[in-house]
Amino acid sequence: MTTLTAPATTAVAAEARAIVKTYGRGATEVRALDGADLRLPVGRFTAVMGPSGSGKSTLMHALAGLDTVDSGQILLGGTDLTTLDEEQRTLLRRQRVGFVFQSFNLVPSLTAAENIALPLTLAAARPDKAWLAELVDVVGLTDRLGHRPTELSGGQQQRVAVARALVARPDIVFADEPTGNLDSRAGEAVLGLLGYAAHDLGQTIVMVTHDPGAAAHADRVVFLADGRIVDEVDRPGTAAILDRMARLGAGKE
Ligand SMILES: Nc1ncnc2c1ncn2[C@@H]1O[C@H](COP(=O)(O)OP(=O)(O)OP(=O)(O)O)[C@@H](O)[C@H]1O
Repeated sequence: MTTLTAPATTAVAAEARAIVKTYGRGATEVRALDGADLRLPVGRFTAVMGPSGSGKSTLMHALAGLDTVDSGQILLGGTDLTTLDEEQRTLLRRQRVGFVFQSFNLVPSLTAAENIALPLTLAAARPDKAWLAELVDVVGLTDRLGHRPTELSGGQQQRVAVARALVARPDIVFADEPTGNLDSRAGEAVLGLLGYAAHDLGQTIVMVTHDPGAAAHADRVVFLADGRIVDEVDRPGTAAILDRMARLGAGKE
């Protein structure tokens, strides 16, 4: 059997242990996660792929503390999320998790600069000005800081969202189809930033994607099928990803 876990010496940012999540009851019950195990090492960029309905969103929501599970453990920076109530999970999420969504999810009335700083504003934390300036520079938005989201292209909006996700230096950043609404050039820029965040800033990144080309930017791709991690590959090319997806039956979709 292949080992699906990182070496024991690697620091782990988040971990799912045998998590089970069902929706509905009786005849309509769906087992979205069926004993999923996943370790996310610190400073790595992991992509999660799998056929539609395999449990990718459910797994990400569980790891991020957005949703509860029926059984198993979810560790985020050493804290077991399954022991926390909703309020405690919300607090932990605010302190330790960053999100990037397919639809950008910026606040329309705020400028790019205000959107980037929002996690700090919400936490009443004082911004580290040097860090803010570095982030703005990295995402290439120095001359767009006063613009509102409607005055920015999709690619620029998503770069604001990436900066916002990183600003509070969370334990982990979850990106849900971050390139799904972008053309390939803007998508490449966002993927480059996520890679930079992992490799140069030491940030842990998890990205759900349907796009093998996007997944090929990751250090590791894990494959879900029927609510479990069934395969993984390090630094794969697009062809290797397509091959593994085809083996999972995703090619039939
Ligand atoms: N709120 C819900 N109520 C009932 N069933 C749900 C709910 N959310 C998800 N499911 C079911 O759980 C399973 C896993 O769904 P999930 O959204 O995690 O899959 P996914 O791999 O992210 O799919 P996709 O790639 O299509 O977004 C699916 O069978 C789905 O229909």
